[in-house]
Amino acid sequence: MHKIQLRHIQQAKCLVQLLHKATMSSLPSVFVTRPDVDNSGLELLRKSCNVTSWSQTIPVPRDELLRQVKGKDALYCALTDKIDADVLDAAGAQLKCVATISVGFEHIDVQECKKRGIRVGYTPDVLTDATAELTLALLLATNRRLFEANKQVYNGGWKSWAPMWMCGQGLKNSRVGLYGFGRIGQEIAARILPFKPSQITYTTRTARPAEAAKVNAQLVDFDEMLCLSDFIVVCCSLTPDTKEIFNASAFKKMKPNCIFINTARGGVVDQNALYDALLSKRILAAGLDVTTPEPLPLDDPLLKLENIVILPHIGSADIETRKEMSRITARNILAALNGCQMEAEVI
Ligand SMILES: O=C(O)[C@H](O)CO
Repeated sequence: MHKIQLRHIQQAKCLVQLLHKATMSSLPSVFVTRPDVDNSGLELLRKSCNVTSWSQTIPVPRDELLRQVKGKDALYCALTDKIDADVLDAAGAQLKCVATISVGFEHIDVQECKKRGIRVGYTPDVLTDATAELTLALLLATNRRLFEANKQVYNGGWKSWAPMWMCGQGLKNSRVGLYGFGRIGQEIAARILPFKPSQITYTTRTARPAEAAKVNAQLVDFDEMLCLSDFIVVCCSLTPDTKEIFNASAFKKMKPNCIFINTARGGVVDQNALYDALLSKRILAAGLDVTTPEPLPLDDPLLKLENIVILPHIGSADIETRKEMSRITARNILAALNGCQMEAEVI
């Protein structure tokens, strides 16, 4: 090939590279703190943003988060990341949006974000069914002692069928109290109904008569729920009002056959008080999908109890749900970057 032609081709290549570089550098930049299922949300972001992501399954270490967020226009985070003023400072004044792949957002200092004009996105609704389903699974595993019974099959404890062996407490004719009656609480109630409880009650700040009528639930105050329920299911969000609301005094009011289920947040429970209540058989059993801290240390006293089922915060862990959570998180970011309405914004 002629020398001049070659030079022209090289110049053209260089120009394309330069243009590409220029376009890339003008794209908004996003830091993603968690890998997602099949890159569902990340693929969406990559179409119009420069995406940097933490690719390990363990949470991004704090110093790495502070380093990576610098200069970014948006942050895609999870409930394992504490997003406070230090992170926002480290990011810089150009940060426009923090979007979490969760319905809970207590890990984000929303006030601080608002003060700085940073929009906050989250993922309600999409995980309601998955979380309600898991709550039922946990409730049934706890009341019918599934894990305890399953162990006996392997450890020689299964000697023969016996009338009273491994008996649990059925939901039928029981009184179920829901603490919290938002989307998830209502779906839990709908799933409990076919088990024929004698009554479903709910305790919230605001009565929801129309929603309650659909599942035949009655509004009761906190004390009444504590004193009369055979099952208490916690499905509220963690706020200063609900922090450790299930404390020693609350457990003292419960019936000795009460089964306590929590798929909301570990922080609503005083865990030492729960431990005492279970050890002393003040209440019958507990099923937890959430604890403080997470993960629960292997030497935590709760792990020594027989009358508890503990799961590692898997309420929303179904594949399609998690993929859609990631896509919503991505769409929230794209909307915020384009100055549009977010699919779900914390306001
Ligand atoms: O807040 C949430 O989204 C759940 O706890 C985890 O999916």
